[in-house]
Amino acid sequence: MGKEIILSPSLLSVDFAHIADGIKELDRAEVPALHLDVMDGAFVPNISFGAPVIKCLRKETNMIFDVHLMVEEPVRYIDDFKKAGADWVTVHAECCKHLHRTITAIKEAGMKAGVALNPATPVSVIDYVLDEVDMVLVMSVNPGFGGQSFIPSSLRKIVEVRKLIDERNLDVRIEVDGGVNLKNVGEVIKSGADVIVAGSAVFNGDIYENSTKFMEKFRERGSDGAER
Ligand SMILES: O=C(CO)[C@@H](O)[C@H](O)COP(=O)(O)O
Ligand SMILES: [Co+2]
Repeated sequence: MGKEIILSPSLLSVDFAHIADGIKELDRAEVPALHLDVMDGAFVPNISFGAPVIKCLRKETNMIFDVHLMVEEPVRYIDDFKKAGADWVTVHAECCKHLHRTITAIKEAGMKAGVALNPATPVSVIDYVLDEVDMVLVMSVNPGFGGQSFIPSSLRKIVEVRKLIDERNLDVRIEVDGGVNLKNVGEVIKSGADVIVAGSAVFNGDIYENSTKFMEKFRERGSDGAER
């Protein structure tokens, strides 16, 4: 029996003039996690928000704070995100000169550590750190923006990561991020993902209704053969 599937809506697609209202809707729907995309304008073309904003949001909800750092050399900011209230911190393998050291620093700070892979990055890059991480984030779009289309080859990558995790009998989650919607989420779960990020698919429209539909789909997953 697989793990419970977690919905982690990406706040990047919220109406930033009404962030607290958006978070209230997610809480009302009992969404377990909130995906927070931190972008530095260097690794990715976009600039979003950082630890000071996350610290303010921490007062609004008890949801798991799932922080996705799209930042060069993120090891410089681990303590800032810990102090801001992050629970999970995911760094890009492409951003770390010393990936193992960065993962160790996240765990020593008392947070769960994730490693993210861009669509063009092979799974082999994480071979020697897989035993150290709590989560692998498979990017299913090129990072930087919400609202992009899911890249189909990501499914093959999810299957590959799942195989490695299961072969080694590891307790590692697979998060999938980018272009996930109610139509393709079944396939994403079937491939082996157990943390689902959805930005535009949750925040474009009725936030409560959209997130509830995702979570209902997760509960039904046994009936479509997607349960692992
Ligand atoms: O990390 C990123 C983009 O870089 C994501 O978290 C997106 O913000 C997800 O948004 P959708 O693709 O679901 O609209
Ligand atoms: Co993200």
